[in-house]
Amino acid sequence: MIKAIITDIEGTITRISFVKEILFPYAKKQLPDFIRQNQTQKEVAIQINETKRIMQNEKADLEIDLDLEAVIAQLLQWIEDDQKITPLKQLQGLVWFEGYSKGDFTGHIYNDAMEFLNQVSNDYELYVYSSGSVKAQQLLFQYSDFGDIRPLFKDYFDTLVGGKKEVQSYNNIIKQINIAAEQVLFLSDILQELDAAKSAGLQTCQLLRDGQATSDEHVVINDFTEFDIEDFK
Ligand SMILES: CSCCC(=O)C(=O)COP(=O)(O)O
Ligand SMILES: [Mg+2]
Repeated sequence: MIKAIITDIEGTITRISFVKEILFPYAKKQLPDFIRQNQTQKEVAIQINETKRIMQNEKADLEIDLDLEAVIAQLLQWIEDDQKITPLKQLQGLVWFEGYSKGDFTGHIYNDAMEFLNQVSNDYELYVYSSGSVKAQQLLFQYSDFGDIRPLFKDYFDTLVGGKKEVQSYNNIIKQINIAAEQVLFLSDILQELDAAKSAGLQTCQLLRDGQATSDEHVVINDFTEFDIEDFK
């Protein structure tokens, strides 16, 4: 019997184009000056150092110039390539705060997803697991199209527990929420994330909103109007 539901954000409850056409371009535009101006702030300095560490590991055999502008160039390239790399995701969360709080945009939530979240939050513990940082997740929910929906969620997880395509990440979440894996349902649009969750023993449901790759290993729905809790053991 399902006791908890963990939802992905982009492609599952939020439109992919909101992330790719609004959030990412905003971060791309604002990130360089944000980093230059806040490089000594603790939260920012940690992510700059982490970016340098990854750059050094990736290019161990090359002499690379790791000044601040090289770090910024790397972060912009990661945005371009939609890399889910922790220091980038943490910095994006800090940058998006300004856009949300100034009212430049609100967090997109599908109507059917909003109805679903309202319904299931009465009967199940609701969690979030996204590649967006916990800060970015909470901003999207605080400034959502439906107002502040943060109270619906019990807790939030990001790539600090591990990447979403890795089985160990789901083991880590299960350990933290202290509910048996088979009693937890994971929702996502991405097949490899669902495969990893299933390998960790979670039940799975794929949202096929944008023609993603799919398989018959998971329950598949086009939107939450097709969701039926009876489909899960
Ligand atoms: C939730 S913050 C914006 C989305 C984002 O940066 C991202 O990488 C979304 O990935 P997801 O794991 O939610 O598909
Ligand atoms: Mg997704």
